[in-house]
Amino acid sequence: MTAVDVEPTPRRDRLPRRTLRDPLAAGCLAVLALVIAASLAAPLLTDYVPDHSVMADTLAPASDAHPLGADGVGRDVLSRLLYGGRTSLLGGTLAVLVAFAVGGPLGVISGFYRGWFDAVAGWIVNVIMAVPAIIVMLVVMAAVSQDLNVAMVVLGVIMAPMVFRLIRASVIAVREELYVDAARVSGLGDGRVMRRHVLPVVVAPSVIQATQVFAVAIGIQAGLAFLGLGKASQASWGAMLGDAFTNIYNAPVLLLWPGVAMGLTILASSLLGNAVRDALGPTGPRPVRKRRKRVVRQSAPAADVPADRLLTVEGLRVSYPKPDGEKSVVEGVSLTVARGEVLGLVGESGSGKSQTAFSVLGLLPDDAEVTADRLAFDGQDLLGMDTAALNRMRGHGIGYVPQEPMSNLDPCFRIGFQLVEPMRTHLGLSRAEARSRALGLLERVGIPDPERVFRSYPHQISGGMAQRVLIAGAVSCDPRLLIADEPTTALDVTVQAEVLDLMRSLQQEHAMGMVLVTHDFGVVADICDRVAVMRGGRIVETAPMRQIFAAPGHPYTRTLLASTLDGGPVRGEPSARPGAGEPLKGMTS
Ligand SMILES: Nc1ncnc2c1ncn2[C@@H]1O[C@H](COP(=O)(O)OP(=O)(O)OP(=O)(O)O)[C@@H](O)[C@H]1O
Repeated sequence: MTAVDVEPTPRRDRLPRRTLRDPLAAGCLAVLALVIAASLAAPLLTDYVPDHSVMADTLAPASDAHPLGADGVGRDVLSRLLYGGRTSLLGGTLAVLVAFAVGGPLGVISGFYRGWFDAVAGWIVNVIMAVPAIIVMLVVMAAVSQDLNVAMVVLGVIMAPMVFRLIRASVIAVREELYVDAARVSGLGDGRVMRRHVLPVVVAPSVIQATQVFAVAIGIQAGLAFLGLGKASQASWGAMLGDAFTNIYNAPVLLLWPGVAMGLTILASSLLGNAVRDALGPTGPRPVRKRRKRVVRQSAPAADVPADRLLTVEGLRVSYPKPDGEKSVVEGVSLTVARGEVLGLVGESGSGKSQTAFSVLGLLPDDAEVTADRLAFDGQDLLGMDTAALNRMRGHGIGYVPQEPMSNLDPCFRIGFQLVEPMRTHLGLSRAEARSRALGLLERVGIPDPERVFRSYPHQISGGMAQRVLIAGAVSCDPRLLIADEPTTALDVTVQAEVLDLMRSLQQEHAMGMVLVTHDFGVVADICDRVAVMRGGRIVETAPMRQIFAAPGHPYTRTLLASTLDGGPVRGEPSARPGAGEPLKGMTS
């Protein structure tokens, strides 16, 4: 990789600071703060009790005694406005809390785990949404309690499905991101993946949704009170509007105060939600990469294997259920990797290379049906492993270098954080130790200014540099096997050669076994000891690298080789590799 300048790392403003920079948002917050402060300070601002009625003051105009006048039954308007604010704010808050307490956890669990829980939760949510909200609240107020706060709790439950759907969709979208897969590959458990990568993404839409629920709840509560529901002693803006409406011809000004208070509060809350959205930038749904549902796994227990054997795959089959039957994508693949050996998995696009590699990593979509006669890593049966054991093994036992460096780094976190966390989990290092090891690794993979890259966010580094970061991460926990899925495909040609050199030297330094997925025979010549050629989900030929080039046995291998050689010079120089002898027949390098 050529030296690439890294932009200076700007400080990332936190959301509140970014929001406050918007004058509209600051104005909305000021209005809401004023309404809240006035409601809380009601006993200090007025001597009247809001439901105290003096018949002599009926429809009294504004005066020193009644700064905003008195209503149709002689109650002080200012005191009712201030205490009514308490009712509205409390009602809105209750609805938000209940909606998020019910819909939030359900949405997170449904989106993250899917499966039966998602199906059941989705069904319940659909039932709740089918029920007419206003009828339910009228029934509750008539039959259960006249308290408006109880109605707001019920409203919270009724609005929970909206929260559920929003959060579930956000979780599903982020869960399908490659960097979440990368976090799992690095061995992080579900709890950590959720806390570090999923929940931060959910916070932003939740804040926006909360402001909307709050505004809607205040409006609905006022509607109920306007209809005359609620306790007579409970001052509310809706009840004030109802009273003003009956006296609209005698004292129309009575409509003004509750109308202004309600309008300002609802408007400020809604606009604040918009401002938060703007502060966050575009919040459209992220593309969903793949759907996960069900994994069926079977494997015979690991039997005796040669001492230097690292990976054994025998009779691996992967298929996906389809409406018109089953789609088989890997059909009886068998391969082995010895300690320190590099196996190239070569084949045209769609031949099943990645599916084979992902089977070893336990990263196939959940609807994949995986069976194998044997799938063992260093004596351990991979298919029999539970998720926790799989998490421990990934990262520590097996490292993974993906195809697309950028999408495998979480854009929300600095590079350093993403490197340090797996080392702390797997190697039990302190923060300082993990940091110094990460800086050493960044230097080792050829990054010119490790300190700066450590502090950078993924968008501040180049693709080649991101791939080096991922390689550093993949070897950071001393894996015995590295699985690299087309690690150079997304990089430009000059960077490709450097990244391959780096991988080869790291592989030799750490004496790692490696499965290198590629469609490029140039890459094979560069780095592999043996090659397995795949076509249509099967391995058609496995042979030492030199033999594949010198005397390809299968017609498909010959066709692939011919297309590589026709397409341009092969980058590698097999004769320079240890053990290489005479020049290869037909090779142009
Ligand atoms: N979730 C899925 N559901 C159904 N079929 C799938 C799924 N994922 C992959 N496949 C199919 O499996 C086959 C093998 O895909 P795989 O990604 O392993 O190919 P590959 O050899 O790695 O190719 P490439 O180099 O293009 O990634 C392809 O036909 C692909 O369409």
